[in-house]
Amino acid sequence: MQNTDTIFAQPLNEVKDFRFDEQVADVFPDMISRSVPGYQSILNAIEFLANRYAQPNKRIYDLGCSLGAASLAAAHGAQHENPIYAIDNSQAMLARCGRYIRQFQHANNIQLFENDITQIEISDACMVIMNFTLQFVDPAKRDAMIKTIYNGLEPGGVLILAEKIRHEDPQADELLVDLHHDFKRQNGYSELEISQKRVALENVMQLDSFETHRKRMLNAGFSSVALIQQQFNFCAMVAMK
Ligand SMILES: C[S@@+](CC[C@H](N)C(=O)[O-])C[C@H]1O[C@@H](n2cnc3c(N)ncnc32)[C@H](O)[C@@H]1O
Ligand SMILES: O=C(O)C(=O)C[C@]1(C(=O)O)C=C[C@@H](O)C=C1
Repeated sequence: MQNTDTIFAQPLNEVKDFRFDEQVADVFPDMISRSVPGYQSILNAIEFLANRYAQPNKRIYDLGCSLGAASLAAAHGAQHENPIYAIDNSQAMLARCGRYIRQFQHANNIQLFENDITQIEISDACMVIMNFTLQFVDPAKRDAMIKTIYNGLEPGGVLILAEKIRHEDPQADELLVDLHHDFKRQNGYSELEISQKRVALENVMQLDSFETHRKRMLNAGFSSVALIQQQFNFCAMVAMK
């Protein structure tokens, strides 16, 4: 059964910085599906892309795997029983991820690692997935993170990067943010929940624009970047080596 996210439903004396702790991990499927427009269709796209880009005997990495939804999508799409390295630094998430993925076919291909993704080595990869994770990485470490991914990919490999973005034009940004809040309201979040979560995320989730992401990936060496989906201020990109 899926637990409902009520983390920000009551007035808090002090809104602490958002963390992927037990409380968040317990409600995560409900939280992410009610908070991220287009989340399910990005998972579908990951399945299609795995089908297209998984190369025999090459690895798939899922960086910031949470409960393993993107790993499972990749496992379903990939044709070659590719090893999938699912990595997260939240112990609370990984413990639940292990229990959750076991229920599905192809879960045997998925190995879990508790690590800081800015510290890992990447090699022999045909596909790297960052599904709403780079936004939580210190901005000063993002260039190096993308370069590490590029270096670890085989020729013909891809990075799938989904992110909440900011628009460079303030008027356009305001519209995208407002539409996202409409989406949250429609999914049952109150004004209090929306505003307290916004405060909680302020220091821990620093957003880049699409242009910044694109330039960063091209500077790292990727030959081409495609925007495959955007709904309000949430988008998915594919960078090709
Ligand atoms: C929004 S969630 C990702 C959702 C998930 N990819 C999915 O498709 O359902 C972000 C995840 O990134 C993890 N994370 C954030 N920074 C990290 C880091 N430096 N190293 C490893 N994991 C990190 C968090 O613990 C959290 O589980
Ligand atoms: O921007 C928001 O309000 C969000 O809730 C977004 C977001 C995300 O993009 O990862 C933030 C934290 C949770 O992991 C789920 C969704």
